[in-house]
Amino acid sequence: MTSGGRRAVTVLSGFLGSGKTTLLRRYLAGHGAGVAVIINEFGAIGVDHHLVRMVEEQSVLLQGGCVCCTRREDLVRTLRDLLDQENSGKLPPISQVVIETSGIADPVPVLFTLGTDPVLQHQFAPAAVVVTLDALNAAAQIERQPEVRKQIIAADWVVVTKTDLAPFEAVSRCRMRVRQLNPTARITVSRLGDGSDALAPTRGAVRGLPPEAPAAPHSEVQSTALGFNAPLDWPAFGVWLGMLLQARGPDVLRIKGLLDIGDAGPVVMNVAQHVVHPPEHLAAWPADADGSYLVFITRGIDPARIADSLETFQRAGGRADLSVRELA
Ligand SMILES: Nc1nc2c(ncn2[C@@H]2O[C@H](COP(=O)(O)OP(=O)(O)OP(=O)(O)O)[C@@H](O)[C@H]2O)c(=O)[nH]1
Repeated sequence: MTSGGRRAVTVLSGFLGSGKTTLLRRYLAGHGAGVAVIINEFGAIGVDHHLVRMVEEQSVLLQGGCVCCTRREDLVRTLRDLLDQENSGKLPPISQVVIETSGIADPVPVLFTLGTDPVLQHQFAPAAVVVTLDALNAAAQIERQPEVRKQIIAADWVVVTKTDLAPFEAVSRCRMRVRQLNPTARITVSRLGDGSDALAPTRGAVRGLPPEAPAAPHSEVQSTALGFNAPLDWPAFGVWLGMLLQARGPDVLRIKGLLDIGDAGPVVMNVAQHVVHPPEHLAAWPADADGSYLVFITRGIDPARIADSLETFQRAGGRADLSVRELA
């Protein structure tokens, strides 16, 4: 469960054969109770677990929407069915749902579905997108498979698998390439399913600033972390975010962070492409949080302009003393 009482949803993605099921099996062996698992039917290897649901991917592209505005009807049905069964006592209480996508699926429609369904958005909260990446094949897959690049960009946590088989240099190259595509993702190296704690619903996505260095100089994608000297004006922030997404939506790949808006606890922000998840208001600051911040992963947008325009909006919204700075 998240602090807001919703069931945490972890999306497990990764190319065909990259080790999703191996990681999931290892996780369930240690954390099985209360974890429901949804797996795409096609090609999935069974996981021995009483809360597993197999689904056939059924996507509906919403009118006028781009690919990430696709509603996964299969997930809506399956998640609502899980809730019904839990409520009627046919299933034990569910604390977490892990959705293992098919190897070529884009994780963003899963997040879109969770954030836009009127029932699901109150019952489930996205915790993290975890992506497995096969160290042996990563270079070629990243080069040739757009799905793999999309998965890495959407990831909060990349688990580099098969490191027992791949030479050390291949693992290093793999980490570097992930860093270029997604400077804020956490990276874990794994062999035979270890590192499965990446699936734990600890809100690893937004708890703190990423532990590793950001943006390599020639990265096509840029990341910037912004810090603030004072609480933000929440309505002004909403207007600014709406305008940013309206103007540059396709180039805003990810926004995540914890915002001080003057309440006792912060607001958790989570935007995947232009899918804005309902902000979660926490009752208190997490013990390991280090102040208010926002991380932006963007393509072709000057980070200084993001900071300037946000500061201008905040000042216009009544926060005359607010300053926005880029964190190192
Ligand atoms: N040596 C080694 N083998 C691994 C590792 N991770 C996964 N494998 C093997 O790789 C193969 C594919 O792993 P799966 O866990 O089924 O991969 P998947 O991503 O679930 O595959 P699909 O569902 O087909 O997309 C299996 O034979 C695993 O045993 C690893 O870290 N080391």
